[in-house]
Amino acid sequence: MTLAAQDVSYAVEGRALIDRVTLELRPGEFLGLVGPNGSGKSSLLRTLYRVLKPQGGVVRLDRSDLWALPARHAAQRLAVVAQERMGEFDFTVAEIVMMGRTPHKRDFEPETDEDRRIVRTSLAEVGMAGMAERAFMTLSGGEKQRVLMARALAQGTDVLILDEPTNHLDIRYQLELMGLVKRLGLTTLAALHDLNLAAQYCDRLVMLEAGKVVAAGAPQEVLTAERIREVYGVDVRIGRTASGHIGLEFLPL
Ligand SMILES: Nc1ncnc2c1ncn2[C@@H]1O[C@H](COP(=O)(O)OP(=O)(O)OP(=O)(O)O)[C@@H](O)[C@H]1O
Repeated sequence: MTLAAQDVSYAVEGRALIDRVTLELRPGEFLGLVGPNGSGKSSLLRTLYRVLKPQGGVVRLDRSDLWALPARHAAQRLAVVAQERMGEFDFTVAEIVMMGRTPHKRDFEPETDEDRRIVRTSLAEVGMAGMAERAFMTLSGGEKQRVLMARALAQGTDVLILDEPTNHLDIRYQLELMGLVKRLGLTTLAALHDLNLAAQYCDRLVMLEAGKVVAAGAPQEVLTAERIREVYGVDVRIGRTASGHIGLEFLPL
């Protein structure tokens, strides 16, 4: 076990956004969180990266209660690429990625050659090596997304949480990012909208509907035509791709 939610609930004004969700990330797996708009994916992820404190249940990082750990300890183990942006940053790309090193440093400890090397390799991993001195504010949405991924990599954690990481990315960078996550072999939980991409890259999927887990398992177990009709209200034909994954063809409404 690495990161796990057990019976996690969160409600606003009596309405459950997350309703007794239990899931467990196995070491080294790429777990995809799917579900329609408003099903609670981001809310659940927020309880797992310490933004939304669960009102019920517990989140564990290994054996510890994640919410009882000092923030710095949690950040040494768990990195996030979130949907929420802290406004626009007036920093260079390299400065943003260097922020990923903060949990590993004492207050005001200067950056080292090793930190700079990690920043360079993290930027290279996401295809942004030539952009280190650019102002973050001037980047496109997809470039920003890749820089935030580089910051998460620079954090050097063994657990990654990604909220719609392929948002803003063109098809090439969607494939690169999913391939990178797979190649790194970190324990990763990602909220994903593209069910074909999820089926192609994820080891397992968890599907949410109205804050509840309605299915969990291998992509072909979770993504059945019947369930997609029930949960998304969409008809789909499911076949096999040449590479052996399931492929979904959605039918017009
Ligand atoms: N702070 C809040 N107060 C009230 N309702 C909220 C709050 N945060 C989220 N919600 C509601 O909770 C539900 C779940 O939202 P959430 O963003 O977690 O879903 P999601 O599955 O990530 O959706 P999407 O796919 O559209 O990003 C939505 O109906 C949303 O409007």
